[in-house]
Amino acid sequence: MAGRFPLGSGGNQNRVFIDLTDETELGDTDVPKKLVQGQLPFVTALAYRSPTVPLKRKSLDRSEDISDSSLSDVHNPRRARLSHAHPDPYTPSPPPNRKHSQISVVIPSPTSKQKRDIAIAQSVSNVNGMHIDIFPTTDEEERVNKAAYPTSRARVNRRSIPLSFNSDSVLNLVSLTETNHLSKLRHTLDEKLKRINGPTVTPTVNSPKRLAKLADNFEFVNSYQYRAGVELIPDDSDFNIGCACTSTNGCDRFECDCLSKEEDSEDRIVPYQICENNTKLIVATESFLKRKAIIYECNSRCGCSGKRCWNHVVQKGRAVRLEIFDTGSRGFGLRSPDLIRRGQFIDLYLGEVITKAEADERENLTDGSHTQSYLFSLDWYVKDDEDEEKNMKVIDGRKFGSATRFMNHSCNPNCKIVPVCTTNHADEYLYNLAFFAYKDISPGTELTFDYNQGEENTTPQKIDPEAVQCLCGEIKCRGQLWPNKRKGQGSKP
Ligand SMILES: C[S@@+](CC[C@H](N)C(=O)[O-])C[C@H]1O[C@@H](n2cnc3c(N)ncnc32)[C@H](O)[C@@H]1O
Repeated sequence: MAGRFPLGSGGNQNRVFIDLTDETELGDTDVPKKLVQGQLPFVTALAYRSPTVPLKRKSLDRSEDISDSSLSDVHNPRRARLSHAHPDPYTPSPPPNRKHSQISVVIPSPTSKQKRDIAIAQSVSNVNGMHIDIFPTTDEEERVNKAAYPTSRARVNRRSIPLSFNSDSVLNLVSLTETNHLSKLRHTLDEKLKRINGPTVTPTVNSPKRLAKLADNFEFVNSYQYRAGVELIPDDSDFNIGCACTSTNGCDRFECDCLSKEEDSEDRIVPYQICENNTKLIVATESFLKRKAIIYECNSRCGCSGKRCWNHVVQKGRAVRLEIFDTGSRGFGLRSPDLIRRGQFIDLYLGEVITKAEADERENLTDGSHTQSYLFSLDWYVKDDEDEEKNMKVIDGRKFGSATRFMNHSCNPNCKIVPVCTTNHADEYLYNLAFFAYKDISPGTELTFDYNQGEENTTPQKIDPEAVQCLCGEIKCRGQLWPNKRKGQGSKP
């Protein structure tokens, strides 16, 4: 390394000064800049020492006193420097007119101990984890440290000098501040996660950038967040009905009025059963998971009591622990450290409840680019009719939501989203989006669902070149996330 002062300017014509001393202010020469940018090995910094150390002057070309103007170069912010500890491999050849050239070197006088230390420093090729002992120290420096001498005039705040090395080092101040920042982000995130009802939701995210995304830009919520323009039918509306079952007997599993009827008969659709492998667990039946139906759970208007009624599953809340993790190419993903049984309720998809118009506006703000989308339309009862669509509500999980907001798509998913009405049966345009396990899911397996539920076995005729490419990795992968020109998922299975 070496800083070179350009020759041929003013009184310093054809004279090069190489300063091995001093600790001038940051950024005033080439050398500190290189240091800051980490282009120089650390041993180079050994040359920058306190000007309080006595100096010895040497002229290499011929014995000559250094003129006052030359001496003043010691405090010239653009003066040259060279480290004797690490000669510059790029030092150019001497200029053609050598006769008038002179090179003066201003060096501190190294003690024999320093010489030994410098020799050791030169032999250190890997600076990471370098031990403090290899810094040359002198009695003078020690006295300065003890304030026996006045400190240097130009006070340098060493803490503000961002020394950086090519990899992590015990001496790396930048990584220390980063660590500090990271622990703050983790704390923010932990506080947010603590507010979630039910078993723990933990993040396993190491990348600072991704951690910041999670901690800063997202709020976990435990219920829908209603936004302007969304009209709700009150719970006590006459249209809100309950079943005639009694709390003494509990709900009749086949006769309960809350259950939907088959299309072509008076038979009720039975959504739940006791789990074969765990009698304490009520799960969605296998046949129900294969069909396209909505679940009406019993509510406050029902004659049965919540405690004895088997038709209270989703409204009891999440019973499995969840983990948000980094999938790499697909962003965050979701998994559980628990075994999840087929048909088991996992969690709700939550977010802001907005009108269709608002959802369109929000989607337009993304410039139509197929970036990440968190919009979910409650279009179960909505026919393809403009008036009907006006009533439609959309759940936006971008800024507010539950952990299921991190569930990725798979063309061969292990979860299914089911519309479930838990409280108000009267409002056709408002219900829950509940995730159920399609199959037994072993702990640690990524939880996925089909973003185009209902189109599971289809192959797109033409893959939209602008669509988000599907990276699920399944053999029968359909290649893209959204059907052409449609990004907000609907809940119509
Ligand atoms: C509801 S979010 C899922 C969570 C998301 N990975 C995150 O980091 O926030 C949907 C977005 O995740 C990404 N994604 C989900 N499944 C994917 C897949 N199979 N292939 C590629 N990207 C996927 C897409 O960017 C999509 O818009």
